[in-house]
Amino acid sequence: MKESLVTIKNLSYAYEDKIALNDINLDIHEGDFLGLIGPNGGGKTTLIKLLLGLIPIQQGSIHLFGQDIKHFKDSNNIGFVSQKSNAFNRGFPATVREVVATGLVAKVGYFKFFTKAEHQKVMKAIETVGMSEYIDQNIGDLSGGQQQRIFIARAIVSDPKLLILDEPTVGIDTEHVQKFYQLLNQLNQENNITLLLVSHDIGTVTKYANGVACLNKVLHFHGGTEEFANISDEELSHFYGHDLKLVTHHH
Ligand SMILES: Nc1ncnc2c1ncn2[C@@H]1O[C@H](COP(=O)(O)OP(=O)(O)OP(=O)(O)O)[C@@H](O)[C@H]1O
Repeated sequence: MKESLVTIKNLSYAYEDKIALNDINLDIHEGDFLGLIGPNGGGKTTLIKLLLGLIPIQQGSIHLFGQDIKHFKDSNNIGFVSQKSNAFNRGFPATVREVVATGLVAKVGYFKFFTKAEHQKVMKAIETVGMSEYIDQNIGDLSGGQQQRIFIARAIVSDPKLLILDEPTVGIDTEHVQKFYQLLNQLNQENNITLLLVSHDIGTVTKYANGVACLNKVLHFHGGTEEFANISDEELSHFYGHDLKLVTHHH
C-alpha cells in the first residue's frame, strides 16, 4: 500500500450558516494523479484552501504526510499552481529565471544570494518543463501556455512531493492545453510528483488523471477513471444538479 500523502476525515466547512463541505472523507496516495471535479459552488476551492492552510479547520481533520495540518510546517513538500490570471501580473518585469527562483524564497528568504546548488535547482526545474531556451526572457513576453509552464517550474523548484493545481489551463488555447497535460503526466510518472488537479473539464480529467473525485458539497464519487466512465449520465447529472453542459464524460 502506498503512503497516504493527504488524509481527509469527516471534514465539514461552513461560511457563516452556509455549508460548503459536508463530511468529506478522501485519501490521496503517493503517485496518484487525482482530478477533482464538480459544479460551480461545489466546494472545490474551499477544499483546496483548507489543504493549503489558508482557512482553518472547523470540523473533521486533514493530515498531510502523516502530520495533522494544524501542526504542519513542511510547506516545501506542497506546490501550488493557480489560474494564470490570478497568479501573476503580466506586466511585472521579471525573467523566467527570476520567477522560478521565487519558488525558493520560502527556503532562503528574500535578499539573500542564491548558492550554486540553488541556481542549479532553478535551471533543472526550467529544464523539466521544457523551457530552458527562454530562461532569460521576460515572463510577460511568453504565451499563456508557456507562462503556465514557468509557474509549474516555480512550484516544483523546491522538490514538492504533492502538487495542487487549480484550473491551471483556463485561458490557454487547445493545442497548448494538450501539451500542458502531457507535462503533468511526465511530472507524475517520471518525477514521481503526486498531483491533485481541480478542473471543470471532465473529458480532460478522465483522459490524463488516474483517479476522479466528484465534489458537490458531499463527495459523490471517488475512484478510478474507468470506474468513473461507467457512471450513467443520469447519475452524473444527479451529482451536478442542473449543470448539464458538464455531463459529457462518455467519449
Ligand atoms: N468567502 C465566502 N463567503 C461566503 N460564502 C462563500 C465564500 N466562498 C465560497 N462561498 C460559498 O461556498 C460554496 C462553495 O464555494 P467554492 O468556491 O468552494 O466552490 P467551487 O467548487 O470552487 O466553485 P467554482 O467552481 O465556481 O470555483 C458556494 O456556495 C460559495 O458561494
